[in-house]
Amino acid sequence: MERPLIVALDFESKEKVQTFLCPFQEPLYVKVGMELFFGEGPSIISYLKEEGHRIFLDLKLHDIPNTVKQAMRTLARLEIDLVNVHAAGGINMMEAALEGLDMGTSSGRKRPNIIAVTQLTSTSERMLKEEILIETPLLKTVLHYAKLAKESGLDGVVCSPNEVESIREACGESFMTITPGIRMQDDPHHDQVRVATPRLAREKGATGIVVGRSITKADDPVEAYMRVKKDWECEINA
Ligand SMILES: O=c1ccn([C@@H]2O[C@H](COP(=O)(O)O)[C@@H](O)[C@H]2O)c(=O)[nH]1
Repeated sequence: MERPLIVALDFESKEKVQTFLCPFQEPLYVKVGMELFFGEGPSIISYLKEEGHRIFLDLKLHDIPNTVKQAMRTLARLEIDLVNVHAAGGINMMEAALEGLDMGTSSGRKRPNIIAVTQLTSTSERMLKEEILIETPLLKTVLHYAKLAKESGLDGVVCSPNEVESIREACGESFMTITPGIRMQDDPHHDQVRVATPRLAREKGATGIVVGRSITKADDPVEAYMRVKKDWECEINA
């Protein structure tokens, strides 16, 4: 199975993306989130594809089923590799998302993988209980959402590395676990709560990692990327 290191292009403009990507010698697997997509629109996807990059479009759709279905039908035309929704939208919404993607994927073209966000990696046990008023332990909610995503026919989930082992046990090894909240040992955590190193994510069996600021805000982004990559590929290198 492919185990991508996905770089979160959390920039406000195409110009800043170009400045960041320029020193890299090869195409990357990149993540386009709300900041960049809302700032630049769909043309940023065409640009990144022309440059040879693979794309995770991280818009985390969460709305009534019909709205999500029609939005996915439109997004499918962008020929991205990976897209997502919030599992909290429920089974009907996730099934509708999948249906929309199938509708929008014209014949002969592979539909993008679709995964569901379980609990954001910035969410803590305390937040869940005191702010969102969910009494169920966080891990239990993550596992429940992962099972709903699987039941809905989705390809996997977004979760923290700490939850990967339980999800693999419950949903099988081919069910994708894409993990943000990745930090090298001494990196600041910023707003992330459920964090782990690339190495730990690999040891837990994560399918892929998403890394933003540890690379994009580094003095030398290429060097930071290579350090993360080496740590992530630790088992391969051992
Ligand atoms: O639960 C989630 C879901 C998505 N993200 C996204 O991943 C990156 C992480 O960026 P860092 O700078 O490495 O913290 C960011 O684009 C988030 O929107 C997440 O962090 N957690």
